[in-house]
Amino acid sequence: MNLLIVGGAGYIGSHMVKQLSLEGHNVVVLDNLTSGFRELACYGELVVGDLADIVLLENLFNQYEFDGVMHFAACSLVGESVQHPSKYYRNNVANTLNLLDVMVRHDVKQFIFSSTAATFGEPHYLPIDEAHPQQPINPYGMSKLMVERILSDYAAAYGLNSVSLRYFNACGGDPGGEIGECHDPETHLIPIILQAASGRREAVTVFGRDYATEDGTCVRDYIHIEDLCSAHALALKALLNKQIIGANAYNLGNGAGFSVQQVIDAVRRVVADDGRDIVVLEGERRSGDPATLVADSALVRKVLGWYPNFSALDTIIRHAWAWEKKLAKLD
Ligand SMILES: NC(=O)c1ccc[n+]([C@@H]2O[C@H](COP(=O)([O-])OP(=O)(O)OC[C@H]3O[C@@H](n4cnc5c(N)ncnc54)[C@H](O)[C@@H]3O)[C@@H](O)[C@H]2O)c1
Ligand SMILES: O=c1ccn([C@@H]2O[C@H](COP(=O)(O)OP(=O)(O)O[C@H]3O[C@H](CO)[C@H](O)[C@H](O)[C@H]3O)[C@@H](O)[C@H]2O)c(=O)[nH]1
Repeated sequence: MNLLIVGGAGYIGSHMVKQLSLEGHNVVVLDNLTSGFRELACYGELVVGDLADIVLLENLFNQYEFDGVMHFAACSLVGESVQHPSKYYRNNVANTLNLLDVMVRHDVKQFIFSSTAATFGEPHYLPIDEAHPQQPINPYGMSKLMVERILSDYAAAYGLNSVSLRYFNACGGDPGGEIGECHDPETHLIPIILQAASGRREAVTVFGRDYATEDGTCVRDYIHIEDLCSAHALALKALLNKQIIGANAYNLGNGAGFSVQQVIDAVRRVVADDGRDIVVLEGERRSGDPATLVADSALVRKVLGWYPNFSALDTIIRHAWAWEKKLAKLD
């Protein structure tokens, strides 16, 4: 198949591109490299360009007969979205519209979208299933919810079939160690703790120990990037063989919650032989952090037959550690 992967030089997109390329698909990556890296785009054909460039999009769709599109490109820093909502609505909504409209014009009908747990806002109950109210509390979450709504309207009006996957906490890296998580600045917990273990960072700060959780630190649902990517592959297959049509949205997590302290303890276990002592500092709560976010992924399991192969936290961390050692040149 000919597939367009937008944002394929980023963390999640690059793992998807590798998985699809190894399965034998012909993959074109469109990425403006604002938060992605040329080095991560080591599979497929990389086109450096921006979703804002409609002429470029038209040319790409004229050049290739795409069977489907996966859209990972976005700005995704929650705090920044509160400071600069314009940037978020422009890139995450307006630029996505450019892509959807060119797809409609070229009659490409299969679309997979990176949505987020942030579309739910503060949880009303746990675990969070698809029936949970979607009330985002920041422009990042709202921008993703707006695209979900647009996809419903595009399904009804233009027959565009889509799957929005609402990721909880994506983490881990390629089990082969070739690629892994890279963000600058890095804000995610696991790579930050690992950087403290490799010496690329002095310490990790725990953002609050006074939450209503067992040990007082926030609980999250950490899903291995390979499992996340396999859900995309299944979703694409289901769209292509018309097993599902219209606009669909599924929550995607491991279904188990781990606290910040449990993650730190797990990293200490994994790096015991070759990491430094991890210095842990105590900090204030980070604004907008719910105490607990855990997904109910029963629907995606039922509809797509998806199941996680790498659900153990230590495995997730082992793969991320292999990548961090590479970045820190410890190997
Ligand atoms: N990482 C997570 O835990 C997580 C959780 C929920 C949802 N998501 C969503 O998943 C997607 C991928 O996340 P990630 O962590 O891989 O992010 P990332 O920043 O590593 O990747 C995004 C990629 O999109 C590219 N990009 C951004 N705007 C573009 C544009 N206008 N034109 C072309 N390319 C553009 C960037 O250069 C980058 O390579 C995002 O949409 C994000 O909102 C991520
Ligand atoms: O240095 C750090 C970094 C994080 N944390 C804590 O660790 C947990 C996980 O934080 P991350 O930043 O790794 O992940 P989030 O749960 O905040 O964010 C994830 O979920 C969001 C939805 O709520 C968005 O989708 C976002 O893109 C995705 O990474 C949070 O409780 C956070 O407070 C720390 O204590 N110290």
